[in-house]
Amino acid sequence: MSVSQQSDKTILIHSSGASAEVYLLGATLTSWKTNNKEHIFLSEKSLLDGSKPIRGGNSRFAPLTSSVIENKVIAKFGLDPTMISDEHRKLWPFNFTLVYTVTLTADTLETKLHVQNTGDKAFDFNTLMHTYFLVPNVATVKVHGLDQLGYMDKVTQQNAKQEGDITVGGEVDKVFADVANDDIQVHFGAGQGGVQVHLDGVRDIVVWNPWVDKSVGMSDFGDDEYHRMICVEAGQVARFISLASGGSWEGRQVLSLL
Ligand SMILES: O=P(O)(O)OC[C@H]1O[C@@H](O)[C@H](O)[C@@H](O)[C@@H]1O
Repeated sequence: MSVSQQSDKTILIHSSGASAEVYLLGATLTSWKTNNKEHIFLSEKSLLDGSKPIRGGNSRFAPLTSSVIENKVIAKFGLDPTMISDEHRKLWPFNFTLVYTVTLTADTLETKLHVQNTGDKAFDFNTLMHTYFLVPNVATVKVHGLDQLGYMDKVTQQNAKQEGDITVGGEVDKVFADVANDDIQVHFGAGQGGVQVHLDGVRDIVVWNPWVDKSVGMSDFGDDEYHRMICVEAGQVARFISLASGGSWEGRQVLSLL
């Protein structure tokens, strides 16, 4: 069990063989493997050199602490105002600390955000963990746990109600607010397993697949890669989280295999 630090990324290794990799750029999780099987989609066109966000944030986080406790491998990453550009400081002039904790066990991966308002002014923020799952074929994927819930359809710009599981046969960009379910399952297709997203402290879910035209329009995403991914993103985006001076907020997701 170990956490090793390279110049641009942190690697977590569990005694079971499970592993995870987090780039400091945006504290972006780029790999989660169990039994040598990858579960995170990373575009072959992703730029990992800092010239562009890795489809995530564009600030470089600092590695904070790492530890191995019982069956868990834990790495923490931090961001504060001294680490963001003057340009971004002007847009968002508040004092805060953000600690992102990645915890790997033999069969789960937890990502947790802790935000503290360290300034004297209140601020509002949104957050979304954009998890890109690697899937064998998006045509057979079913996202379960959102049936009968209302969502904002960003493709049609209309509010709609989900009927049954979500399937993908075109561009999908659905924003579900205040999901009561703590668990959303992504089934890959008959006999192909899947992944469960457990929510704690976050209530909104975005399901996204760019399909053909959007894929072609993204320079850091291959034209055909939409077949092999689906984003199921946990966070708080429908409403702002308000933090008074001295206040703090925590939200996490736990991924496990089905
Ligand atoms: O490119 P990113 O930052 O990973 O975002 C991808 C998608 O993420 C989703 O959350 C949005 O609803 C989409 O509109 C967006 O395109």
